[in-house]
Amino acid sequence: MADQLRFDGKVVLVTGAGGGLGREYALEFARRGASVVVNDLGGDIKGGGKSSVAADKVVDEIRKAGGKAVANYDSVEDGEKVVQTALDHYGGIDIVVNNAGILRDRSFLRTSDADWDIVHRVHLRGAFKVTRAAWSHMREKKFGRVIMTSSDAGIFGNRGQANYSAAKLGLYGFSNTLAIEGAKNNIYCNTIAPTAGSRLTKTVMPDEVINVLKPEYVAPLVIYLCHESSQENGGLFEVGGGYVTKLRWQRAGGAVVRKKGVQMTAEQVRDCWNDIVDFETNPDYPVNISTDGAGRILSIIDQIENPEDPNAYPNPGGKGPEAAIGSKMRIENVELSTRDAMLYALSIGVSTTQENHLKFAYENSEDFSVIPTMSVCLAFPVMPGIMKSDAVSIDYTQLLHGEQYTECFKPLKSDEKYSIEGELVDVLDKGKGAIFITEAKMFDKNEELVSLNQFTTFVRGAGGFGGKRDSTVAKQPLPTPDRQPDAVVSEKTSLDQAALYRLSGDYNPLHIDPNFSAMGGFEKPILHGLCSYGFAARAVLNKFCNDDVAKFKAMKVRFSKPVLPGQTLQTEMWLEGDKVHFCTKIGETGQVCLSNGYVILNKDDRLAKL
Ligand SMILES: CCCCCCC[C@@H](O)CC(=O)SCCNC(=O)CCNC(=O)[C@H](O)C(C)(C)COP(=O)(O)OP(=O)(O)OC[C@H]1O[C@@H](n2cnc3c(N)ncnc32)[C@H](O)[C@@H]1OP(=O)(O)O
Repeated sequence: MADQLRFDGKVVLVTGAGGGLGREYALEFARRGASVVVNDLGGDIKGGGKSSVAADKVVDEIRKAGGKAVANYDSVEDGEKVVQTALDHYGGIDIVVNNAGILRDRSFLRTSDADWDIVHRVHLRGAFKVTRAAWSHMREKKFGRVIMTSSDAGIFGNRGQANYSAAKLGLYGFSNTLAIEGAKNNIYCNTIAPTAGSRLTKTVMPDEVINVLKPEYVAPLVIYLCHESSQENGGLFEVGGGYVTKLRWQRAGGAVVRKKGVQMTAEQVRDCWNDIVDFETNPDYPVNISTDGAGRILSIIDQIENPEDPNAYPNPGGKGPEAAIGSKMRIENVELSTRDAMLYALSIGVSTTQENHLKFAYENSEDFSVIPTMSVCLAFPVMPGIMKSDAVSIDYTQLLHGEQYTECFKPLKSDEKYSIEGELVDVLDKGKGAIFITEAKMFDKNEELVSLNQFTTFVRGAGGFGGKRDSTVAKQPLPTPDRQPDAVVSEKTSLDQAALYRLSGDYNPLHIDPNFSAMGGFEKPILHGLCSYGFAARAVLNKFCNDDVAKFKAMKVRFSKPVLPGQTLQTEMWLEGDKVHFCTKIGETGQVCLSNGYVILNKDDRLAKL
């Protein structure tokens, strides 16, 4: 068959494959060219006993038909050993079908701790152990397909199966998160709730029903979901007897019970009950924790607090993230200590190995100066403040610094207090991402403007809300000249550069916590955009301002590629009129990490003399 879904070269692990559904999956994958690990502990359906017979029989069957298979007899609770069999025999693992399971059906009152625990251990913990052992191998290959086996008993509940229902719906929750975490690496995870005749269902279904619920009516769905051509991810499917259907959540229109300034009571909940359970008037189909979960609640809170807003709930669907444009916050008494100024200087590469270091790193230096881009650190806290408020909901693992603009109106002075006024000035929809532009003005104690910063934040995956693509308020980066640079500065960052820079105020775990950066799709924590920004600012200051901070008027750049701590930043600069155009490359890879940058030099004598 020309268009057959083939699995040649793929390694498939099916747990509980000694009979029933698992056996059928194993046979079908092998028929389609896969190398199959047939895992079965050979126990009874209650989790007792152990034998190699069941798995061996299936392996024989596959091999006799010309297929490739190997047996594994470990419990799924020993997930590493199960996966090791795939690695030892076939050198990798591409697909995991979590199918193994047992039953300990009892009425709830008679369910013992042991009944509860063993069912959870085999279904939920077993799937966790096996999938975790396979995960890093799939990530490396940037391919993986995982199936979780849930059950109608979990989705709807079933008498006598409290332990089993809880574990089975747990697998769906587990799959939902794996679907999110795996997507970047082309690892897709789906959940099936099969109805089929098997050792487990034989105990609860009559023979005539079992006979028409053949495993071969379930396997085709599993085969399709596991094929590289399938883009389905995070789905939940009922399948049985030849019928396949996808399930989703539906949420009732609900009711805003609370009113601004009034205590919320149980009686109000009672009085709103018909709306709370009304699926007819204004239902929706939530899929995403940020936009449909916490984000929606935040938008409703906004409506409660601002009842005059024309986009009032219950029509939050009409309200995109643009609704937050204009959100403001002000922070008073932000101190710029001399110590912080020196720490900032060190964190953007000032070093005692440089001639000019005393000016920025020694408080007793007669021309002690604060590097002008340090205003980004003082202004930074308004950004999360504003982006958290109102209708904006953000998946922080997907957030990257996109661009930065800094304009200086007066040189920064240490041991001074400033106030910062932030405003969300624009939100853009770039399809694959959303962009939030925050402006932060910094004032001194006389309320005179000292600096203006424009932070552009790119949130991957948050686009597609139907917003505008371009901004009229954003400062635009400018192309660099097409000629040899007038100056080049190359500096190697330290392996601890991000660990150091974060002490200047951006504590985003993306830059230090490997678990967090992995969730963002990075192999290691990446360097702060604003740290590279500081390196580039220093390069221009040094080459074109003679390290005189008063000559530095404004700077703009786009962060176009992530930088890893330890990499070299090579800044190429071109002087054109009052502008120094620049771009920064990663020395080790040649990739441009800061693109279309420029610094405007100050020709204003008034500022230079301040
Ligand atoms: C609430 C707390 C707030 C805290 C904020 C800051 C916290 C910090 O701790 C975070 C950081 O420092 S992260 C480190 C620094 N930043 C980076 O490393 C990002 C590097 N850039 C990228 O990876 C890609 O540009 C990427 C991934 C951003 C985009 O690349 P692609 O997805 O390939 O996009 P592409 O197809 O090239 O373009 C799509 C549209 O988006 C515009 N665009 C691209 N890069 C942009 C960027 N960096 N900034 C702004 N816009 C950008 C493109 O122009 C395009 O738009 P259009 O089609 O309309 O022209």
